[in-house]
Amino acid sequence: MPPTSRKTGEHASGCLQGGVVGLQRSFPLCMLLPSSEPSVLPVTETASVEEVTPGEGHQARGVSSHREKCEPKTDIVFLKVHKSASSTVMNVLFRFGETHNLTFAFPIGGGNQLSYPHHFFARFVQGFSPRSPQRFNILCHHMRFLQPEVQKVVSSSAVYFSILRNPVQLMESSFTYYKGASAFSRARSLEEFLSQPYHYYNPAKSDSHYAKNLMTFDFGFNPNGEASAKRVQLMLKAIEASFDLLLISEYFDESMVLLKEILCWDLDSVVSFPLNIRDSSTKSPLSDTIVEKIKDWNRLDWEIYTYFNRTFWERIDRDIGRERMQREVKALRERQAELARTCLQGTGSVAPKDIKDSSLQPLQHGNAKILGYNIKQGLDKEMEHMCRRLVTPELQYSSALYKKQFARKPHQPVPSQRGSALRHKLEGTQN
Ligand SMILES: Nc1ncnc2c1ncn2[C@@H]1O[C@H](COP(=O)(O)OS(=O)(=O)O)[C@@H](OP(=O)(O)O)[C@H]1O
Repeated sequence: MPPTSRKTGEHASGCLQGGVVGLQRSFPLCMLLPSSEPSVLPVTETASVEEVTPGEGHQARGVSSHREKCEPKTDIVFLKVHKSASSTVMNVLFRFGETHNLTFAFPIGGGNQLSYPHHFFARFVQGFSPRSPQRFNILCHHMRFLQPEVQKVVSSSAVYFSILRNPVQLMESSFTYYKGASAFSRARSLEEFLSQPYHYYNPAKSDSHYAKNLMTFDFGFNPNGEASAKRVQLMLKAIEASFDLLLISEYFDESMVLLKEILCWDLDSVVSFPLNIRDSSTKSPLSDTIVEKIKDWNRLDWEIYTYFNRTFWERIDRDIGRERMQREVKALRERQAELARTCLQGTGSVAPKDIKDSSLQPLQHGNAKILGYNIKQGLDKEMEHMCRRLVTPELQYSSALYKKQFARKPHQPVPSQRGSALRHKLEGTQN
């Protein structure tokens, strides 16, 4: 069943309500219908894809398959699963949040992770207080998911989504990026690790999750649990109960089209350049035998991935259709190519040593060589800002947004055109 299977009953309003195993929140999900929550963004008449011209406009507009009114969603939880293109998705959320003056649930002190690898607690969020709980628009930093705590910092109508990656490529990426982790540091290669994993892997170590079922771990489950049919079913149902949408990094562009559909955003809001990508010199080819060993070793991740890969396409068939999806993906790619021509020096990503602006230097980690971008010289101010944001690595962007959100500006009036709910949230965080 698709990720929306928790929609087990239909309301008089036409909304479908959830209710399955492990359900931690229960509210109608009418994602393409107007929300009852006040919003900063205007209710927009949605357009068909034929009206989405590549290169058109930079404002958020609702674009949906249905000629219905839909309101851009501004309350979002993104589970940033490791090594799954999550930094690229985070950049999309950062840009949308910045453009629309939304608040982020930042890690305390402006760190980069919400006390990962511990399960998430609301108290890890800067500005959260149990005595005067406040809600943030977007929660998207690395965390180990725990929904009852997440619910304390976001609106009950928040859209929950995440992104998954084939565990084979994910582990190959993780092995290189987390080469310093205890399980990997003594193994000369992934082959060597997989030849006798328990020689290297000790589940009791605090960083062992990087080496086995990393997605399962990030979703909050035990990565060392037995992969029995019953356990797998419970896990899949629990994920379905909590998440509105599971994206697939192998189909990144299709994922972005689906995302903007669910969030009622326009195409320009989901454009991106791939971030946190490795130079091919630090990628290892994998033999068929190794591929099978990785699948076996990460059985729980494999079950999650194969299940939600299937439901991803079922969702596309149900909500968008393959033909429209193809047209939208084409439009998205054209827009991204146009942005690359406008923004970037050269044709794309460059090695870290060739990045001229040090503020655009991505974090280098483990044995991975992480690529970055150079922006064209001579762009006008507005364009330069837009291009810079597209290629600003996660740590620098997060830190800039944190400073903005928590800047002491006692005399700065909150713009009157913002919705009152949003104004309240912003006032609460600017302390
Ligand atoms: N748009 C797009 N499409 C497909 N794949 C993409 C995309 N953007 C980033 N990537 C790949 O995602 C890997 C980095 O994942 P994360 O950003 O989640 O890593 S991290 O956990 O935040 O460090 C990293 O994988 P590896 O290169 O294999 O390491 C990136 O290449």
